[in-house]
Amino acid sequence: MLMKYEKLDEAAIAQRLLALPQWSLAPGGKAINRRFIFADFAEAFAFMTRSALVAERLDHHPEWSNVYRCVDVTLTTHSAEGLTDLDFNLASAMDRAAAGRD
Ligand SMILES: C[C@H](O)[C@H](O)[C@H]1CNC2=NC(N)=NC(=O)C2=N1
Repeated sequence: MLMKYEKLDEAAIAQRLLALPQWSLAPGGKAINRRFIFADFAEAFAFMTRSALVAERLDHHPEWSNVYRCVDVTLTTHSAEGLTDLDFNLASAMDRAAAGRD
């Protein structure tokens, strides 16, 4: 089956991470993580709402948790069992969704 988004190799992942300095590669190299910290719970939840709309548009969804003003995000492509451009596209969009608020 032709896959639109192919699993990225180590070099491609390293290259994409250069543009996303606040994201880290998870141990094992199959996911990226970022912690977003906002002024308060309302800002954190507003960010999650904006991100949820982007995730639906991309049909690509974060693994995340929220405690008070902190949102921990993990991105991976389950169908590829690793990282694809979808993860980096969603990471960029989440950075934009948080810009000026985190
Ligand atoms: C059917 C639907 O397109 C798939 O389940 C999508 C939905 N969102 C997804 N999100 C993520 N992060 N990985 C996936 O493989 C994935 N698959």
